[in-house]
Amino acid sequence: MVVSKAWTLHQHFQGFPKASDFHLREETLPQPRDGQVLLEAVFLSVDPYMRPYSQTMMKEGDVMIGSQVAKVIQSYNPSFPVGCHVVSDCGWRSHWVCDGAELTPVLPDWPQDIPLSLALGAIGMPGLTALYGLEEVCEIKKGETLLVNAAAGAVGSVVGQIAKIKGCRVVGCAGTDTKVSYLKQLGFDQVFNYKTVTSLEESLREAAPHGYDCYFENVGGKFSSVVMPQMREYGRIAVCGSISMYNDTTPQTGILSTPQTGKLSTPQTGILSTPQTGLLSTPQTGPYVHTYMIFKQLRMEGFLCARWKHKHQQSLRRLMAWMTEHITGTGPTTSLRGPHLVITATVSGMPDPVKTGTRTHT
Ligand SMILES: NC(=O)C1=CN([C@@H]2O[C@H](COP(=O)(O)OP(=O)(O)OC[C@H]3O[C@@H](n4cnc5c(N)ncnc54)[C@H](OP(=O)(O)O)[C@@H]3O)[C@@H](O)[C@H]2O)C=CC1
Ligand SMILES: CCCCC/C=C\CC(=O)/C=C/C=C/C=C/[C@@H](O)CCCC(=O)O
Repeated sequence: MVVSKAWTLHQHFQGFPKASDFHLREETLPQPRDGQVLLEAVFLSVDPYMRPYSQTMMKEGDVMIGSQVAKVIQSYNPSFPVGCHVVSDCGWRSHWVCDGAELTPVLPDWPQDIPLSLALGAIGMPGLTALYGLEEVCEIKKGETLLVNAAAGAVGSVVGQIAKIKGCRVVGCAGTDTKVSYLKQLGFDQVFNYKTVTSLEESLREAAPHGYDCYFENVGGKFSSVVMPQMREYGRIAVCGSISMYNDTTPQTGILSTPQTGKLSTPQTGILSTPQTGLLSTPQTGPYVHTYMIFKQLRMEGFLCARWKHKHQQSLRRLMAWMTEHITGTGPTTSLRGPHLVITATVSGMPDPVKTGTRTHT
């Protein structure tokens, strides 16, 4: 009999998650039956989607959602022999009993010198998200200029590197100088700290005076409003995430009516006016993107990585090939590197990265 440790959502998050929102409990697992396996967590991931998804998919007391790399330590399923590694969506738990239907084996022949934790990062869901956003949504082409925000994150760092591999010019924004240096090491062409620049608008313009063909959107909110005027004609925007909004307790956009007034609430500054055209020159409630979408003939598309599930295996192999080329030095100078990780020692430490805002695998 195995006793598993599991982190539950003690109470729904209000604003930024805090330690008291989580509760660590023990659960006694059943003996695995025919067709089942017993898993032991090796790496757990903390991802931004947990914040909004917990609100809609979870009730208080549920085990925190999430993926993990796990090792099979007992097996009654020949497809998953003892000692093999799998990716499981069983949440923040140390052990779990399940059947193979819910498991994805890590790529066969995973090289020894590539950390298995990357199956939750550059060679996992975040890497796939980067690849699909660039290829399927942006349809990015050689020679184009790409902007990506949250650029040092699990998704953003892979976005920039794949775009470099494809021969694009890459501009990235990040929130610390250390991240800025890291992104320069990865081969990004222009990087700046969006928290310390005097003007985001000017920094974006200096980084790409002719504008952006593609915008990989991870942040949302005001950032996005500032980028729109700098998109080039026929530009494409892949709306991957809006992390700046996930902890909001009141909406950032002013498009919600209040029951009291029935009118639009919290007016915003008019961000669509231009001195040249006078178009929409009065302050707006917004942001409104329509004018830019129409006159620049932009395409903006939200997406979820799972849409291309049928391509996951071949896409993971492509990501691994880029990664291996980097390790062996046989690939292009900008072949893929994994993002840096913060390591914690035990399952008991899981909420720490949520509190500190760092991404952690354990
Ligand atoms: N559509 C899909 O299928 C998927 C979407 N996503 C989305 O992709 C985005 C990136 O995810 P991922 O790379 O895993 O995240 P990470 O946890 O690796 O990185 C997140 C980074 O976002 C930045 N950030 C956090 N809060 C804010 C804020 N208020 N304003 C601006 N930047 C902020 C921080 O970097 P900094 O210090 O630079 O500000 C932070 O380190 C998220 O929006 C996520 O929801 C992820 C996976 C799948
Ligand atoms: C203002 C609210 C916006 C809500 C958008 C929320 C999140 C976007 C996002 O980050 C989505 C991520 C989805 C990740 C899903 C992961 C798991 O289901 C595993 C998927 C497995 C796979 O497809 O490979």
